[in-house]
Amino acid sequence: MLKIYGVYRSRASRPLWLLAELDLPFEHVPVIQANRVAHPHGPEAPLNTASAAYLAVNPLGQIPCLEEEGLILTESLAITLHIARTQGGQLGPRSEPEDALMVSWSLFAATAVEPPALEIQLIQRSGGGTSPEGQAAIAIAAERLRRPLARLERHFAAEDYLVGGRFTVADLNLAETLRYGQAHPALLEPFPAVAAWLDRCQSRPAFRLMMERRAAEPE
Ligand SMILES: N[C@@H](CCC(=O)N[C@@H](CS)C(=O)NCC(=O)O)C(=O)O
Repeated sequence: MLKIYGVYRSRASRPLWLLAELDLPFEHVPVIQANRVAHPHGPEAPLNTASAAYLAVNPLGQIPCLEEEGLILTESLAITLHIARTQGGQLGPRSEPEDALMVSWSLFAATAVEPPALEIQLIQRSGGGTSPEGQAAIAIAAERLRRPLARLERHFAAEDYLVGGRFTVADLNLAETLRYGQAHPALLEPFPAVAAWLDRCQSRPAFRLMMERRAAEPE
């Protein structure tokens, strides 16, 4: 059976959201980030990214990780693309061009969107958003997102979703990277079509279920 390693409060949210969309059976191993554990090597420590048992599965020591019939796959977006291709139904590609577009949008999410969006979330989480330095750093990250968001705004002014006129793994991958940027509510104000698309994605029952399970985990 397909196995996913990683707590909901991590990039494992991406495959876990997709699996909820598809209602697929899987085994969940809630490996937690070592930096969230007081003594990651202590005898009482939960299974974490520095545990020898986890490093034997993923020597990189990061979550998420998928294990399926001898295949070990890391990189959250590669995991979701793999699940979508093999068991994704309408959420996966229906043709080679669709597959190419889903990979392209996922790489766009990982390279153009995730780094500045994550920067915003990290600053806000550390409480830095109220200091002048923090606000300046957020403004720089928001500026780095301006061109990718403008590109998306043009797309969503004409289309409801990224590929094939339907919600797919490409939307899920992009939505979960852009979610970090929502820590700065003004970010999407100049991009109403992007905001409406993100709302469509986040209104889905499977997203809400994933977020409920995430909220149920200790902070
Ligand atoms: N590019 C990777 C990043 C994975 C990653 O950084 N995971 C974090 C949690 S979201 C992690 O494992 N941190 C704990 C650690 O590095 O020990 C992906 O998308 O899967």
